[in-house]
Amino acid sequence: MKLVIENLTKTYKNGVKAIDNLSIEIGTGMFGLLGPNGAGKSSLMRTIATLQSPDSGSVTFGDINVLEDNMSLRKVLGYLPQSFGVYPKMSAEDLLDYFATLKGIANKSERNAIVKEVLEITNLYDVRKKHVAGYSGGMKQRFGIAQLLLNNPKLIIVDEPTAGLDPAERHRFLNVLREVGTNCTVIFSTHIVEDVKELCNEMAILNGGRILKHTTPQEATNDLMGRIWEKTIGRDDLEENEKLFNILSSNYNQDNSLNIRVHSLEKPSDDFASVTPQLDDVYFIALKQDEPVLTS
Ligand SMILES: Nc1ncnc2c1ncn2[C@@H]1O[C@H](COP(=O)(O)OP(=O)(O)OP(=O)(O)O)[C@@H](O)[C@H]1O
Repeated sequence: MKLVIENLTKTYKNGVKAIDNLSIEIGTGMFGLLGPNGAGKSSLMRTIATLQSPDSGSVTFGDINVLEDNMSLRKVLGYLPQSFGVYPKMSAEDLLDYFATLKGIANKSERNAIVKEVLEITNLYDVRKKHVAGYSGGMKQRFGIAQLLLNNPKLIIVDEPTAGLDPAERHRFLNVLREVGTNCTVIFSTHIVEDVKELCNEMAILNGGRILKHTTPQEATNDLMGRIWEKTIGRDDLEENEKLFNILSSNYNQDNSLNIRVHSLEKPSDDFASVTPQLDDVYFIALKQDEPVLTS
């Protein structure tokens, strides 16, 4: 089912316009919403999840008018907020059984079956008897996915789920999400470019409440072929190079020299070498082009 957002705007009481006349269509599969802190990712997700109302605009999911019919959307929605709050001292199994009851699954054997299924999908079956309060960060996030799967959602929204996870836990989490996302619409927000690269078939870069780019990771990097250049400079030469070239990123080498990556249609100077574009380059270019142009 397709999620269609048209001319959505949200201004908070303090005057911050967190979503600015945003329009986008999102189809089935894993959709990555990439943007820096404060870009408006959570605001957009909370609005789609019917937890807050926008000033104007429309949101539809299939034939559901999301803003006018919150309840119909909630029946097919699985939402994992940025922080899930405090967990009681209950085992994962008991807590999921409780959530399943709240979600209206009255029949005990039906509940047992779905609880077992979501524990298996999220690789928590072996630790189902342990208290969720004692779970590691990654296990808690996977538990968050388990709870949202209880009502077999068609639209899944997860808000920065990998923030703070160690690399092994992050991989485990992404694998679970990949499996879950095969036959529904998953919107996944992150400020980690690598998450999107590993997981998503489609993506958007968000900043200032606006979509800067809507693309696929493959297409975005292909478009930059022959336009990303690298050279090594001394660490004291960065400022001078910044004046000459459109530097996207710089990384220290072990000998304290710097590799700079530059975006240019042509070879910037003889000492640059052409390199394979990465998704980071796409992200930095989009954000750079969004910077206000200073005139003096
Ligand atoms: N409840 C609120 N009241 C007032 N301003 C808010 C509120 N929530 C968010 N904002 C502001 O709206 C803008 C967008 O915030 P939002 O949390 O949606 O961004 P984000 O991309 O999710 O960022 P982060 O990665 O930091 O969570 C920011 O300037 C933020 O300070």
